[in-house]
Amino acid sequence: MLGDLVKPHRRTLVFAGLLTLAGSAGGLAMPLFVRSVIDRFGAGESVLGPVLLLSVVVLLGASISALGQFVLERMGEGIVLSARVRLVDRVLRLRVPEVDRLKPGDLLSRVTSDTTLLRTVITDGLVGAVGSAVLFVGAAVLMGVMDWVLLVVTLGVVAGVGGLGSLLLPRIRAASLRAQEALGDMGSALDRALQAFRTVKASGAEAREIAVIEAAATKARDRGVRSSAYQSIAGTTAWLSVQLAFLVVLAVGGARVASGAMTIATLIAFLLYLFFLVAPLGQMVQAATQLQNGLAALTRIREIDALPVEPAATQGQTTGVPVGVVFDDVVFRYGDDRPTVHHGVSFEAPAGRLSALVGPSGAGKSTVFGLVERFYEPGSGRISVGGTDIADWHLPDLRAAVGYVEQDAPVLDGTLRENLTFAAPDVTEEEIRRALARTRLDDLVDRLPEGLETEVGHRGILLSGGERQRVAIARALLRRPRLLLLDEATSQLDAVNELRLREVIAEVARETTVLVIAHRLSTVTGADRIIVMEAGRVRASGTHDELIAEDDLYRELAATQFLVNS
Ligand SMILES: Nc1ncnc2c1ncn2[C@@H]1O[C@H](COP(=O)(O)OP(=O)(O)OP(=O)(O)O)[C@@H](O)[C@H]1O
Repeated sequence: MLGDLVKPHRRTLVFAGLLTLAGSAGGLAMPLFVRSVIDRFGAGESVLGPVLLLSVVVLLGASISALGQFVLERMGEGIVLSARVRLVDRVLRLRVPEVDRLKPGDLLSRVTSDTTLLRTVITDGLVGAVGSAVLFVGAAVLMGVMDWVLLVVTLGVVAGVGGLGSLLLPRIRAASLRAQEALGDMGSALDRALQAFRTVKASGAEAREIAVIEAAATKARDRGVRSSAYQSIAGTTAWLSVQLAFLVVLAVGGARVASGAMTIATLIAFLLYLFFLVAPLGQMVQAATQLQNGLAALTRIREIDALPVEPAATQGQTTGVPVGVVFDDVVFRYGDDRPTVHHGVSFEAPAGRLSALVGPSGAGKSTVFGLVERFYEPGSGRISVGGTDIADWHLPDLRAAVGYVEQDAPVLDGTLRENLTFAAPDVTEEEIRRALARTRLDDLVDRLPEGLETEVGHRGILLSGGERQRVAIARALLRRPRLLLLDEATSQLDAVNELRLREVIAEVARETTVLVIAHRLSTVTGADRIIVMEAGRVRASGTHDELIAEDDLYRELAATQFLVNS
């Protein structure tokens, strides 16, 4: 995948490599000039010319190197941008079960922290690797031209020590991967505490949550330290190999000078080149270790890349007549290691009517909605919407036809207008006005200082529970759904809000099919059909009066909610 990311930029890479090569030429020429200066000294000639020339060459070389560096860094930023864009695109198209499993905090850390690590790797690692490889090869070639025997000796020593150091690379990668995983855990822990911020405070659990996050952070530190330890050992081997090579070259070269196989000026120039190798070699080791970190980050990014995603969704309003839903012997569980939630659920919510799902908590009512929206796939049985199996619907069309009002947090951070037009950005002012009137929100908008442009706060916190719910209904309605799924909030609404909700549901049911999960029977006693669920099965269905007469559980629910005398 690193290859995939770099591939579109290979021309830039070659261009930057050439610039670096040209830039390094100045530096590389220095020992040769030194040799000629020493030779001139020996011959008693003036050295002013070579020194001036050298100054110009070095200055020019430095400018070209800087340009090459910039080109590479810019390419690195470009690569990181495409990695981020691609990752975000994947994350938002993931299927619901994957996101249930992965935890938002960990996903967040992959998009932010792992791509940032990738950036360091590409800008430092790749940039360093290209520059230093050019310098290294250049120096080696010139050394070979001067004295190939000494070059072989040098490379032998460097390769021997470097080879030992490279044994550490897999350990660096493993340690880095674990450090990034710990960061992901820290993200998840922080996310958990922030999601339930009020509960954390009300429970006086701040210290405990801080301790959990701190533990994850400490783990990340420990693993980071371990990776650093390996990295510093690997870094030292580069330095050590050059020192050793220096001693060996001094001994072998000294012998060759003594035997007349080379001049002393050449030996000095050669030794200078040797020190030229220190910087690129160190940088190459640094790049190799960085690359291990980058590969760890890539592993985590690639995990997301490998997950299945959904087809691109469509936005905007739908057209078409109201459609009904039929569940036929649906069996479902949330995962292979989870208990069965639906044990053969069958019911029908007829088109154009108001139907309600009622039953004790945990009966599997909200799961029905998750299945209709195809957030999850049933194990067996058939679900059809508008007479067509939902598996045969094009998923974006299905989602466009079905309006869904979630139970929790159905409002997003942003203005009221953004929330209303979230699913259908092109609606007209007139349509917004009508939707507000139908959801009894027109008073609210009139009261708000900035009307539709008022910010509703994180999760719509500046609105009351009833208002949030009606905003969510208005949003769903603006898309003109052919079927509206409404998961009524469990929180107790006050009498005024409850009455409004009842009016709104009755009004919406006049224009489309409505299936509502009701926690308060009072909101649905007038429904055309009430479906009573218990422990993953449908035990009865009918009108309020029929169920009062026939179903014990319904009668009990009604009795506890003071709707009839038991
Ligand atoms: N995303 C999920 N992953 C795993 N299990 C889940 C998930 N959502 C719900 N469940 C489990 O499925 C069962 C049925 O949940 P569901 O939300 O459908 O019930 P419900 O009838 O809507 O309850 P309530 O009235 O309390 O909202 C519960 O035992 C719940 O723990």
